[in-house]
Amino acid sequence: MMSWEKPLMEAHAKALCAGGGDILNIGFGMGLVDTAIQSYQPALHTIIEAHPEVYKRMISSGWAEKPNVRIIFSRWQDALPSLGTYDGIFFDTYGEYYEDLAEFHKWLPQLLKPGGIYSFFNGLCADNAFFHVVYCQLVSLVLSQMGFEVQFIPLPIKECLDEKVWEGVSHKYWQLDTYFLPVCQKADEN
Ligand SMILES: C[S@@+](CC[C@H](N)C(=O)[O-])C[C@H]1O[C@@H](n2cnc3c(N)ncnc32)[C@H](O)[C@@H]1O
Repeated sequence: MMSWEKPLMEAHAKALCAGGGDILNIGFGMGLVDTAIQSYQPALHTIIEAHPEVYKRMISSGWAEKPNVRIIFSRWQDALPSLGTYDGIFFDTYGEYYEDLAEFHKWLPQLLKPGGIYSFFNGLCADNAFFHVVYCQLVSLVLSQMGFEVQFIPLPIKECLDEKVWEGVSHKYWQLDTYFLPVCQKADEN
């Protein structure tokens, strides 16, 4: 997670927290999205994080003491049986693969409340514009077939990404000028 991603995380949090309620975030990382989620004062803010060092940092920086925060120190795959239902869900376990994201999507219908919003960090093939579009379409198709209304909101990011950002970074994992922020809404039952 790099600093240019902070405004993207804030945009994700805004989309997720639009309806208030209970929010689930998977993957704490630098806590950028969680910090933004907290600014919307969700009723309950559940965070799943698997890495011991990241978990240690969450504890030492006081996340466990926040009254509306519940931390689950676990891989999301193992935490699934202990989860409830949520008004907003964010998934960002960058480092895992598309297959993991696709596996998580199978659980969404039981994790998301009717009318709830799901989003994920959209780094799908972000080093190749052609394959990025293909993957976005694939995800859109799969989630639409599950009854979600899927939108990708274009956010221009070219200006945040001059060459200096990548100095000392071995793999320039982002090559696109636009970030397509996924907003997936589960149909309301009414
Ligand atoms: C890119 S970071 C998330 C960044 C975060 N969105 C932010 O705003 O700072 C990915 C995080 O997911 C965690 N993670 C990776 N695989 C996981 C898994 N299977 N279950 C839970 N957490 C996982 C990593 O330890 C890491 O902290």
